[in-house]
Amino acid sequence: MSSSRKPLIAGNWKMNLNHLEAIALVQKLAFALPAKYFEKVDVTVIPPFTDIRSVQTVVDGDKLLLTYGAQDLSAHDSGAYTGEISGAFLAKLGCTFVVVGHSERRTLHAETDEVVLGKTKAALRHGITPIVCIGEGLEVRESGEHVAFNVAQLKGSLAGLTAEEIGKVVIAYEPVWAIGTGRVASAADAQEVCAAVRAALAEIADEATAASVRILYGGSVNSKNVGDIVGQTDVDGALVGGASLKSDEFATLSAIAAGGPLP
Ligand SMILES: O=C(CO)COP(=O)(O)O
Repeated sequence: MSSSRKPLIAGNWKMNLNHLEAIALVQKLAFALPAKYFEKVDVTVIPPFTDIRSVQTVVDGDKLLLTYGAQDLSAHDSGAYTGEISGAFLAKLGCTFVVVGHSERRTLHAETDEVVLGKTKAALRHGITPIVCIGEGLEVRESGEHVAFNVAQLKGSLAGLTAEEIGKVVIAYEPVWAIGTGRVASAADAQEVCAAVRAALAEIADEATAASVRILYGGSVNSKNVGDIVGQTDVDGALVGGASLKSDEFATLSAIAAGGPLP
């Protein structure tokens, strides 16, 4: 983490919690996290689509300092795309972020870098910050090719974007072998790839842009390991799955990223 970049803790709920459970969790989370921490950390929740309107109502109604986003969006803005969700709809609902290219979508829905790029552009068109995910599988990690793999995935997912556009994205490095497995990458492993990502951003954009982009780590992050991970120079926060489904755990983890304990 560098002092020039505010850490971001994003809770990706995946396909968990209905809209009523979402309201309860957001209220508990906001209650647990003192307002002063939001000066030091951005905290966002990423619920399923069907929860977003309810989350918006709570956040707006109670003037909460946390933000929210979506887990995916269409590369298209409108039209005959049954089942897809437009970035325009997400913008209308006040989404700050949208996750793009999560490994579960790359794997289960065969999303290529080209598809991810289309979605990243759609998010930018609608003024939503894309959290562009990259990450290697176990075989790549064991072959020692993980840095090259992630840099290639990054370049493919951002191909042709201007430096200004790149300055508006968040990158999330999530090694697939660490997702939901309890097998967290070491802080040094996270730093190695995040530093390489930043160097690649400098190459495809410029140094100043690369220095400003937030790069998150994701994969079995919890309140016990988050301090070490966000303590790394090039790691600016975390994309959290399982540990974001419990308000106490997620509040504790967010407070640690802000540099302090819960009261
Ligand atoms: O995929 C993740 C967040 O997007 C990580 O999930 P876990 O924190 O459950 O490993």
